[in-house]
Parts: sequence; structure tokens; C-alpha cells
Amino acid sequence: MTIEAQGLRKCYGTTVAVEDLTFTVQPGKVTGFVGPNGAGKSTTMRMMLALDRPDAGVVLIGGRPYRALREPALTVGALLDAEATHPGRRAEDHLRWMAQYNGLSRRRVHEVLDLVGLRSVARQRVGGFSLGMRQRLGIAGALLGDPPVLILDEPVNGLDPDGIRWIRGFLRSLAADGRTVLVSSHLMGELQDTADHLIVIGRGRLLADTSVKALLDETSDGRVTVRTGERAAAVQVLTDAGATVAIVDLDTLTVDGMDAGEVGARLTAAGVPCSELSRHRASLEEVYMEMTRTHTIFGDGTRP
Ligand SMILES: Nc1ncnc2c1ncn2[C@@H]1O[C@H](COP(=O)(O)OP(=O)(O)OP(=O)(O)O)[C@@H](O)[C@H]1O
Repeated sequence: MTIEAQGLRKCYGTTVAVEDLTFTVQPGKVTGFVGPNGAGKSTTMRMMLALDRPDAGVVLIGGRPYRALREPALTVGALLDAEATHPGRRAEDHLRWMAQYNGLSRRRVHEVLDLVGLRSVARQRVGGFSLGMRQRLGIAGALLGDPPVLILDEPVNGLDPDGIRWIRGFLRSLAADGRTVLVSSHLMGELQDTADHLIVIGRGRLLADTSVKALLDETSDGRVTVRTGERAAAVQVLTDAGATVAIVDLDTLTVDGMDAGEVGARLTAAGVPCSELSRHRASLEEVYMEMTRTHTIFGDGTRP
């Protein structure tokens, strides 16, 4: 079952949150939905779930708008805000209430508690849960209807390394079952080992809709990594020869516009030693920084 966004536009007053957004999310894959804070990810997800009405365009889930789905709770599971659960409620009661509200079997509550590893704390109040436990509870809620489509807004946000490892494996297993898994994040690196496909947005507009592999290959293409104890001299020699040089850290540079052979020859001729000269392998974080540099709303990517 696919999710298709077609020509979506949404404004809040004079703020354009989403503009001309068209993409398709495929089943059997984890699709990362990434962009800086304020890029429009949550707004788009809310429109997918008919919690917000687009000013233009439509979102279709399995070919129908959300409101026209015959059994929405059995079709789409969503985690939008893990903090939204009432703190005085016990985890199990929260899920029972959700199941009842959506006309789902109460038996499924214990299954989803097992699936997310919360069975032993099922009778505890949510107010005492860590953020990681609340995220797991939110995912349990999304899975109640055993839906083929999952829409998860920042499920990795604030998790510790164990929680991140767990959620990565879990998302991959959901996709391996053939489900359509859309996961948002404002940190692309967070999804490097999780997503198969990425939809990148900035200022509400589509920047990329591509496989992770293609994106990494494209950004790595022709770029050379140089490690040298004489960084300033190396930058001088290579820029004088017409290359574009970026400083990565104290002793590392990346070079565009010149192949590795010529970089080595130029540095040797100038007497600049280098301890490493290799074909660059870009990280998703790096790709994302380049792609969204001109699209970040709040300068350094943080909220004001
Ligand atoms: N209910 C609202 N009223 C007014 N403006 C809103 C509302 N919801 C979102 N916006 C604005 O729309 C833009 C997109 O916000 P949105 O929350 O969709 O971005 P996001 O990519 O999910 O960001 P984040 O990573 O911070 O969650 C922002 O400029 C935001 O301030």
C-alpha cells in the first residue's frame, strides 16, 4: 500500500509550511522523511492523517484519501507526539482505551506490549516513563491495528543508543514484513543505517526523493579525501590549481574538481606531505548539510 502526496500546499497565515510537495512512499521499505526543524514534516504527516486540511493537493493512502478509508485504524498506524499520553494513565490502560476507541480487539494490547518490549511495565503509569519508553508506547499504539502503513514522526528523537539500536532493528523488521514505513527526522545521519529511501524537504519543498545509496554515491562522486599535517599549505596548493577544497577537521580536507592522481601529484610537487589520499565516502549527515544549507529556517537548524 503506497502513500502518495500530490501537489500538497499548506499555509498558516503568511507562513508557507508546505509548497508543491509531490512524492510516493513505497511498501517494503523504510522511507526517511527528513528536513531541518520547521521544514514541514509534521504538517505533511498531519495532512496524510487528515488532521490538517491541505490548501491544495491530496494525499492518498492505498489510492484513497484517509477520510475515505474503510478501516483507517486497520490501515494506518501513526505516532505523532509521544508526549501526548496522559501521565496518570497506566500503559496497558492507555492502549486498551485506544483499542476500544478504534474498535480493535483488546487481545492485541498484550501482543503490541510484547512487540515493543513494555510487557513488564504495562501496569506502570506513563508519567514515570522515560522518553524512550514513551516512544515505545507510542509505537505500540501505532501497531494496535496491525496496519500495513506506519507514519512515525521523529520516533528516534531523544533516545539513548540502546533505544536507537532497538528502533532501527524494529523499523527494518516492519518493512521486511512488507509494510510501508515513513519515518521523519531532522537528523539525516540518524537514518543512515535504517532508511532505504529518503524524501528530503526544506522550507516545505521537495529537495530529493532518492535511494540512500544513490544519494551517497552522487555526493561521493569525484570527491577526494586528503589527510595532511600541513593543512593550510595543502589548501593553498590545491585551490591555486583550481580545485574546490573543504576543511573537515584539523588534518583532513575534501577536494572537488580534481582527481586523486592530480591531487597527489600537486601536493608532492609542492613538498606538502599527506598521510592519506582516498576516494571520499560521503556520510548522509554531510549530504544533508550541503542540501539544506540554503534551506534552514533558523540559521543553525535549532528552534528559536
Ligand atoms: N499550527 C500551526 N500554526 C502556525 N504555524 C504552524 C503550525 N504548524 C506548523 N507551523 C509552521 O509551519 C512550518 C512547518 O512546521 P512543521 O512543524 O511542519 O515542521 P517540521 O519539519 O515538522 O519541524 P520539526 O523538525 O521542528 O518538527 C513552520 O514554520 C511552523 O512554524
